[in-house]
Amino acid sequence: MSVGLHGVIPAAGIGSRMGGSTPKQYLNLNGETLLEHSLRALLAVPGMQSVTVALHQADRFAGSLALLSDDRVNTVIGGAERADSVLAALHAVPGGAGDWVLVHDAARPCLQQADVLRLVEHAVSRGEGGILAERVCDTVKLADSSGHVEKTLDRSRLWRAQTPQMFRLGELTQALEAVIARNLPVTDEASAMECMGYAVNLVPGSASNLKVTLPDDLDLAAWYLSRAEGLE
Ligand SMILES: Nc1ccn([C@@H]2O[C@H](COP(=O)(O)OP(=O)(O)OP(=O)(O)O)[C@@H](O)[C@H]2O)c(=O)n1
Ligand SMILES: C[C@](O)(CO)[C@H](O)COP(=O)(O)O
Repeated sequence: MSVGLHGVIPAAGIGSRMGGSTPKQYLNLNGETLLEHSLRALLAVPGMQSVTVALHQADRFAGSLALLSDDRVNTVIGGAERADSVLAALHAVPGGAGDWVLVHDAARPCLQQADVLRLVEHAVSRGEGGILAERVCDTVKLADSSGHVEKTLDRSRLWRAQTPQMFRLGELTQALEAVIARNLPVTDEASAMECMGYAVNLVPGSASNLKVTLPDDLDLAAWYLSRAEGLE
């Protein structure tokens, strides 16, 4: 790859929806933590020069993860919101403004290399950022304030955003700085890029690239990981 390729992993959350005393990124799935699975997936991408991991300021688990000592990995302290953590990591990425950065949730441990490579090829060939995403298969309803259906949305145009989300380092950094400065609530990097008027490509991802959010997600993620290991 002629320009640099870097990773960012937001791993500074507390996993409140998961519950329990251990932040979900440190829960064990098939012998490794969610964070290790996600980090290993990014480090395996050809041409990946660095991965910057945002950790909670009170994190007491990272010191036990040998993979964080990989010479391409550095860590920063994250922030109150995901966007703050991603921005803190972006400021520490050892790359130039024109380099590409892939932001991937620590909470998505089942990322497949074929999906990442599809995203990288798509972005580099078009020179435009993009995200892995999955078409919506269910019928989606927009609720009103009383919990009734306000509208049924046209699902043919609906996608569920995943990660990695891949953009130019300089453009993403400036976009996140702008939305945070304006107190605009963004839940992914693409939202910030959209606010700045950038085109964001939707690249088909796999259903297995789920975000582990609730307790029931753990068994499904473990099954996906076992299936992927069985295919290797
Ligand atoms: N201030 C935050 C909040 C979240 N994250 C990270 O962003 C990813 C996706 O966020 P989410 O699934 O919401 O994780 P949590 O915020 O930990 O979960 P919850 O909302 O249930 O507390 C996770 O890897 C999480 O560690 C982060 O780095 N910094
Ligand atoms: C980035 C993301 O995974 C795309 O679906 C999602 O927005 C993260 O949301 P969370 O509330 O921080 O888990």
